[in-house]
This record gives sequence, C-alpha cells and structure tokens, in this order.
Amino acid sequence: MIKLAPSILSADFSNLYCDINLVEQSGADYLHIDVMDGHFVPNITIGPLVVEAIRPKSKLVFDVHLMIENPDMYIPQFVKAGADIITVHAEACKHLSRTIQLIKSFGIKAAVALNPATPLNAIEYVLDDIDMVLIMSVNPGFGGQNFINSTLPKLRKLKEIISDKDLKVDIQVDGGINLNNVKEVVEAGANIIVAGSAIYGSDNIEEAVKEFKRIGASL
Ligand SMILES: O=C(CO)[C@@H](O)[C@H](O)COP(=O)(O)O
Ligand SMILES: [Fe+2]
Repeated sequence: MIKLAPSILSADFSNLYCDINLVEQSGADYLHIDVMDGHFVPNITIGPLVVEAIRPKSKLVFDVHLMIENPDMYIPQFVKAGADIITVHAEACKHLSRTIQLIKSFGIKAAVALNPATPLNAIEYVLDDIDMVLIMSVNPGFGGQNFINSTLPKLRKLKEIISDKDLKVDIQVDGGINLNNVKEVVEAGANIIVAGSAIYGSDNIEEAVKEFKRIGASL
C-alpha cells in the first residue's frame, strides 16, 4: 500500500491547522514536517515548538525530516514534541549509527535521508537498523523544485538491495513529485511519497490528495 505524506513546507503557515486538517480528512497518511536550520541547508523553517503546537490537532503520523547539522542535539526535543518518525541526513551525521540508536532509544521510528549526489553505500551498514530510507529527489532546502531523474535508477537499486536482504524498510521519496511522475516513482520502488507544492499549490487540495491516493492504489 502506497502512503502519502503531504509536506507542510508548502502549506499556508498563517492557516496551518486548516491546511493540516484538509489533507488529513482527504486521506493523507503521514504529515511530512521539514525542519531546516540555515546551515545544513540555506533555509530556516519549523522548530519543535511548532511540532508540539500542532501535535494535539492531528492524528496523522508525524514524519519529521531533519535537515540540520548536529541532529543529536535536537532529537530529544522533537521526540518530546510528538514526532513518530525522525529522519536524519547521512551527510549531517558524524556518527550515523549512534544517531540512529539515539532515535530508536525513544521508541520511535528512525530513518536516514540521502541527498541526490550521495551514493547508496552511505547506508549499507545501517540498513538493518532503520525503518525507512528517504531518497531525496531534489537538493534539500526548498519546495517546488524539479524532480532529478537520476533518482529513478537509485530507487530501483535500493529496492533490489532491500528485497535481496529480505528487510522491512520503507522507501520514501521527497522532492518534485507530482501527479504526472508519481507512477514512475512508485514503479521504481518507493512506497511512501512526499508531496508539497503538488498538494498545497494545487487549486483543490482535497482532490490532489485523493488523486495521489487513487494512483497509488492502482499500482
Ligand atoms: O525536504 C524537502 C525539501 O528540502 C521537501 O519535503 C519539500 O517540501 C518537497 O516539496 P515539493 O518538491 O514536493 O514541492
Ligand atoms: Fe522533506
């Protein structure tokens, strides 16, 4: 079953509760929350206080994508704020295995993200320990960028590695996914789709969520 994770990076921040509620009522599975620190990526977004404020307003799985340096310092705060899944970037972790252990010590799911230019072997020795791999299909930092096509062979390869090892690791893809290319992304191996501008930039947010879900269910 394909899961949909709308990214609130493209939501209307002055109307955040309504925008979250809209995707939840339309059938979204996760809420993708992009955390940026202005160091790892050239943008600053949401912190733990916002996550804590929206937590009681939604039953969606809170999927927190940390695009920050030194994530170990902030992981406890995001857990306390209500994260269900925390994703860290392999490129931002000095001791990736230790960071994964830290996330899992709180009893939540741990995931590792790879930038478009980072090879899959960056996660080779932690694959058995994580719940999800996030393959970035744009360079992180902003919504509304174009999908990078070299993501597709990377996804196929990852899917093959996970199947060969008989692991239960989700494959999430993030960046530039829309109703025209989602089929290709799923067919290449993704089972969790992040979409920001294709949902929140659409004229009809509810219909966009439903259409993503319809396409996912048809594959
Ligand atoms: O992590 C990021 C960007 O760094 C994403 O989660 C974006 O929010 C996706 O936005 P679209 O590319 O779908 O507009
Ligand atoms: Fe993201």
